[in-house]
Amino acid sequence: MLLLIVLALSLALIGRWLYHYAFYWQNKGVPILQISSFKNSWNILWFRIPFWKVTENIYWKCQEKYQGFFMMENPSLFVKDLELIQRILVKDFEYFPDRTLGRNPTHDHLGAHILFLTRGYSWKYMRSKVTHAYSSARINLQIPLMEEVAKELCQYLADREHQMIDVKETCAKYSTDVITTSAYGIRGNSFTDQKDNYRTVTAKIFSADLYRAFAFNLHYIAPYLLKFFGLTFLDKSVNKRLKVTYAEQMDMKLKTGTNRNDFLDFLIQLSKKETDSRFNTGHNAMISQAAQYFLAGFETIGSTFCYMLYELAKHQEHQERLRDEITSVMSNYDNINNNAIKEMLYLDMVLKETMRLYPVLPFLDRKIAKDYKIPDTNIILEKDTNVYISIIGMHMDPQYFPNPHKFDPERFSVENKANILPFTYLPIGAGPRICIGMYLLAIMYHFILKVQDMDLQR
Ligand code: HEM
Repeated sequence: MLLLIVLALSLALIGRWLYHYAFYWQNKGVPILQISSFKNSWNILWFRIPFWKVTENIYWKCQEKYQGFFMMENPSLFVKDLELIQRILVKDFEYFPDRTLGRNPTHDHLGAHILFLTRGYSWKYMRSKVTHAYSSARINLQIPLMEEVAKELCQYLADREHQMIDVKETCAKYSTDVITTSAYGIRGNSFTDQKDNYRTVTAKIFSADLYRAFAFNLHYIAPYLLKFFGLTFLDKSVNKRLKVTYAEQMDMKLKTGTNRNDFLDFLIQLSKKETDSRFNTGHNAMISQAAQYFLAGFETIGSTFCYMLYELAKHQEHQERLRDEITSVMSNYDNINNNAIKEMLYLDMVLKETMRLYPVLPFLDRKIAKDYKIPDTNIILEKDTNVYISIIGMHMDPQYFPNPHKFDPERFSVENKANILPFTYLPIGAGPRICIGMYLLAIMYHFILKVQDMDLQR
């Protein structure tokens, strides 16, 4: 008898669960997106299909303004409507303040405080504290540091004249060293053969081995399992190395009073003014902010550059026009500076077009913080629903960018860019959670000046 009751109860529970999944969106009047969320989640989890491909595919499957599906057990909404996108990212931000990624504070002290992952008040507090470190005024102070790395790059290229070089790896070495000096005030030594150079660290950050794929993607797909598996956002050896680097450099700076205008110097100044205990120099939150700077800066700059050089190598006409512009602007200046960069309009167009074709993040995601009624409808999106916006989908949509696969910097000329519809071009996101490192992109300009004398060939 007891067995029968247990069986009946189990069947009832399973039935309720299936009903919930099958009719959740239908009951709300939201069209359903017919994708196998389990198959997609499984493929993403093991890096079988890259995230960008999945989000581009879903973009083309979605035929309505928005459609509902499940990401594992989470109700999720895929949004294409530009008006709603604007509301989610900017106007109604208070309902959509966080990303969907989870954290594992029990096992991952460093990852848990990274700005990209933090939520609610912690995010607001931390973002307001560190924003100035990413401002153009502070980044400009770092130009001499970047100059040193640029010299090493030039020497590296000069030593390999007329040889084939691996551009991807060269860009990664360059961005690693720029970001190491800019974050921690030390040399990354990636252009040398030194065993412990910082390229060995950055190589591990986004390595595609199965374990890392699983750990990284679980933050998106099933964050509640992170604690169970003891997983961290970054590779554990990377966490360790960044903690040691932080401790050694902080110690040295506090003892000697050295100031190189790097990110750690900013943190020291901040902690002197700060009475809040969350900002004392040994705290995990501080270590994480430095790690965040290092991690976010290296991959974004390195990969965007690599793609830009690839497109320039394929399109000699753009390459020549860019080289002419740089030579002409620099004939009026002794050194690279912000004014010179502002005059390089074509360089700006080339970069923008590169970020359209190859956005670093292929999608934006937000988690709903409190029930939200979609304006002019009766649809209520419940707290904790996931929302996804495909950046790559919109960038590749011919209704927004005609002939989308063509590399065409003219799309961003002064006359043409006015025709780009708001919220169709989102390489750095939008709203209060927009990329904080925009001014660091100036580093990129610096780099291209150094490669202007090279003839890029495919
Ligand atoms: C080509 C260069 C870059 C691109 C395309 C890029 C793109 C993005 C995107 C799409 C987001 C999400 C925005 C959103 O959710 O609305 C983001 C966030 C972020 N980026 Fe970047 N990024 C770049 C460079 C950098 C650099 C150089 C840094 C710092 C060193 C940086 C630090 C961050 C941080 C901390 C966030 C999280 C901000 C927050 O949640 O408050 N990024 N970035």
